[in-house]
Amino acid sequence: MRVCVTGAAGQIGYALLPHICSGRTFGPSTKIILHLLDIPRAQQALMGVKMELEDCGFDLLEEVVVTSDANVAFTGIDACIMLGAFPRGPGMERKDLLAKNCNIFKEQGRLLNEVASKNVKVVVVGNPANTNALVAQQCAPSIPKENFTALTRLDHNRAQSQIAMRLKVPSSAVENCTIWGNHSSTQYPDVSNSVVATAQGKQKVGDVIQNPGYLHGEFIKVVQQRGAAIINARKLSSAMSAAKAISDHMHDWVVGSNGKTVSMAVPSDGSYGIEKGLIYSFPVVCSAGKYTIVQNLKVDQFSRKMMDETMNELKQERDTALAFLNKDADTIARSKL
Ligand SMILES: NC(=O)c1ccc[n+]([C@@H]2O[C@H](COP(=O)([O-])OP(=O)(O)OC[C@H]3O[C@@H](n4cnc5c(N)ncnc54)[C@H](O)[C@@H]3O)[C@@H](O)[C@H]2O)c1
Ligand SMILES: O=C(O)C[C@H](O)C(=O)O
Repeated sequence: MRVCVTGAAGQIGYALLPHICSGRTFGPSTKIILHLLDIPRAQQALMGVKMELEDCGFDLLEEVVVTSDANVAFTGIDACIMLGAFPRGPGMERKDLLAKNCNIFKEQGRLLNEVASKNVKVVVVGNPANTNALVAQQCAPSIPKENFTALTRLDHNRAQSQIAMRLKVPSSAVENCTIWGNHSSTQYPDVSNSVVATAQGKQKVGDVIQNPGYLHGEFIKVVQQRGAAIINARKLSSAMSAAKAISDHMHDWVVGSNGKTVSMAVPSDGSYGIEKGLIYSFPVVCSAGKYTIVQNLKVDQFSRKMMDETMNELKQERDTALAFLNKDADTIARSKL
């Protein structure tokens, strides 16, 4: 597999590459050719990363291409992990990055369209991830729309771990958490369909915790604000946990989720009344390289309100991003007059 990582010289890149090269991400027998892209001034650091990869001696790693040319980086790739963007700092919301990052995804979407494999699977991580994925998708009309996804698996893992820590069970004992909507502070972490493996068998999380005030209040806030809490503590955004989540996302999409429900931000097909086309996080199961949105989950009034609120934020982000794109198109058209 040819796997491109953009922004590979950054902090997530450094934490992610060992997952990819050790077989954790794409399976233990999939040989990997890495295409590492970063901007010109990061090339020296990227060469250092390449040297370290060589020193690791990963059996699955066949070749490492290091470049600042997106044309080279995207040629013939089967998977694209898009980290390359400005991260947010203290006091910023992820959508504050839209103006800065929209242009990167526009240009890179256009190039993916031209030179990547037509089956390339894309996960956008750079924030605001959902809307950046939409921008790249819109600029890559020859690649199937469903191949563009954004990362909400980190939020999913955070939600699962919060419940597990409260119940003093391993994280893997908690199943069917869902992140609905945007990778932002409006996201809706929902455990109304979650179960936990106990000595008595699988029980509903709501029955074991029996504290709706916590599940509708503090739990949701902690997950929504976890990224900001990490920035405040580290003065840098999450990287180790983001890398693990990216690996989980790609693993499940390519290799299969083994019947498990996981969260992925994918183009809405109108399921659950979510406006078609938005890159919205849904509960999905994956097999044979495809994801399917889980249908017929019960949505109560509380959930409906939360799901709509995060959808409305995504609609606003989309409109702002499309206005940027159209403004650019106008400027280009005017400059040709
Ligand atoms: N969706 C999520 O769950 C999630 C989680 C953590 C971080 N993030 C986001 O991921 C992104 C990367 O985070 P990081 O901590 O690795 O940041 P970082 O600043 O350490 O690394 C980003 C890298 O991208 C490079 N870059 C910038 N513009 C580029 C371009 N046009 N082409 C290629 N490379 C480019 C930079 O040179 C840098 O090396 C940020 O936007 C961050 O907010 C998302
Ligand atoms: O919060 C951020 O900006 C980084 C990342 O999106 C996260 O959720 O940790």
